[in-house]
Amino acid sequence: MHDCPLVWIIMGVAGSGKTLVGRMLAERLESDFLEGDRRHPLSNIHKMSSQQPLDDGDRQQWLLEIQGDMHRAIAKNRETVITCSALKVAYREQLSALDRVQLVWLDVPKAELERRLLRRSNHYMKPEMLASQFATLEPIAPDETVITVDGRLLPTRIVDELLNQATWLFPDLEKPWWKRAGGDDSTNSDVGDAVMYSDIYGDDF
Ligand SMILES: Nc1ncnc2c1ncn2[C@@H]1O[C@H](COP(=O)(O)OP(=O)(O)OP(=O)(O)O)[C@@H](O)[C@H]1O
Ligand SMILES: O=C(O)[C@H](O)[C@@H](O)[C@H](O)[C@H](O)CO
Repeated sequence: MHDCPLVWIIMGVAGSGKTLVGRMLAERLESDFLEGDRRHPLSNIHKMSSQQPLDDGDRQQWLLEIQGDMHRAIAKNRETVITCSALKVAYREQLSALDRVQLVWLDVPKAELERRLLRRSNHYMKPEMLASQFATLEPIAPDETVITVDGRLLPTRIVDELLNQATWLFPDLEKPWWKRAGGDDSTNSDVGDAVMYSDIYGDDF
């Protein structure tokens, strides 16, 4: 049995609910949340806004940035939920190279994604990009250690379902992350990095 996950990667094509579900999961776990799309270089955002799909090269720097976030979360021993489309097997392998990472796939059919993206008006990722997202997508293979959830459910049900599957795999998840094995202050390097009041104001403050 592996250790409990410390980093959760919420994956899926555009509109599958990564941001909504990721935020809700982080609230439920009382963990940190990171929107992976914030790590795209501006050139990628420009490309997607002008309805050109990203290629492997475009995604590489972005994946490295996300890997950096994952390394920091694990080094600081802080549970963190991160969103990332991770459409290809090679990207998922890259993201799951570290221990204590659990990938979660939000499975949503194309017709439902089209409905969602048509309703979403204030986003650079337009419904016309869905065809290229599906052209890039390599479906989850049976040998990938990914938790798959039906992303058509109500968002709260998706989080319930995800946590049910995960708790079956990792019973320690019943406890909050800071009470799980490895979550005590003695292993928390964050403590060593912390700026103390005395560093700023002196010992007499
Ligand atoms: N389970 C759900 N049921 C119904 N609507 C949903 C569900 N999950 C997300 N939505 C809606 O679908 C839209 C897309 O959701 P969200 O932005 O979370 O997806 P995303 O995967 O992060 O998209 P992107 O990758 O394009 O940023 C939003 O309007 C959101 O409110
Ligand atoms: O891999 C990709 O093609 C991209 O990551 C997209 O999935 C976007 O980041 C996201 O969907 C923004 O809406």
